Amino acid sequence: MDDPSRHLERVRRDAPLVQYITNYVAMNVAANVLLAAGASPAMVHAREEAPGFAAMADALAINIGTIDGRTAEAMPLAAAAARAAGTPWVFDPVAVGATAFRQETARGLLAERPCVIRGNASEIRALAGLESQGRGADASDAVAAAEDAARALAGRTGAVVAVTGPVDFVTDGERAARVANGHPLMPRVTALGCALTGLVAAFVAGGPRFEATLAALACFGVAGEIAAEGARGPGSLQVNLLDALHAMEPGTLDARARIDPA
Ligand SMILES: Nc1ncnc2c1ncn2[C@@H]1O[C@H](COP(=O)(O)OP(=O)(O)OP(=O)(O)O)[C@@H](O)[C@H]1O
Ligand SMILES: Cc1ncsc1CCO
Ligand SMILES: [Mg+2]
Repeated sequence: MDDPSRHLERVRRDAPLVQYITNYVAMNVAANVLLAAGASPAMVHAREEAPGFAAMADALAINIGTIDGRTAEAMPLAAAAARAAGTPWVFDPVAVGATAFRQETARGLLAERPCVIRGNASEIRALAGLESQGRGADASDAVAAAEDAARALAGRTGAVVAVTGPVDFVTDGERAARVANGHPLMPRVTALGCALTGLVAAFVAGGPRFEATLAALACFGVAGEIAAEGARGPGSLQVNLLDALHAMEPGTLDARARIDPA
């Protein structure tokens, strides 16, 4: 594994344009996380323009957190346009196990070959077709219980699959690694996982996807740790996280990143 800071420095140098079709809860925090990391966010989701935008963006992310009839139509069109244009795209299958509508939407999106899938353990289990304890957007399964599902999903779809939680697990179907960064306050703030999905898109815009995904997870986790040092609770954690990402020194990231082969 190369130094995660190399990937962060590439994002800061290139300021990739990241189109993120995401949920209403995540829109603001995800855009701010992208800006703090040095990327350029664009929350463009209308059916009339999302596919055209995806063809010229540096990366696309799609998140089904608050899908409705219109966005469920726009998402596969944007994903198909990204695929045709060679724009890497990242999928966040929020609460995919909850309803048939989410499962059907996710099936259509997987057919458009995401380059990375990022979800919590319950979502990755459900997407792989296993029974999942998850009922909403929060994880109820342990990351370890989703590792086989992640490997199977990566093998079946060709995507890098990232399962996040206390220790994240990432696999491309052959290689696998764990990222032991982050803080228990992070899941107490809504949509930080969604924001991380956007960050993964920024990192894979110009880099090899397995390594870039690991770097994005480590960078976000280390920022969360630094943020928690001065936080009084979830509210100040979210504010501090933006500041920590913005101020992240390459040397600090490389020294604190805990990425190990699995
Ligand atoms: N208990 C924990 N300890 C340390 N870090 C954690 C913990 N739980 C989650 N994280 C970190 O929080 C970030 C978000 O991951 P999480 O798995 O909570 O996403 P999520 O469930 O999709 O969130 P959401 O749907 O609310 O956006 C990741 O960087 C992850 O490593
Ligand atoms: C709370 C919530 N509900 C739908 S999406 C979302 C953000 C976390 O996934
Ligand atoms: Mg999520």
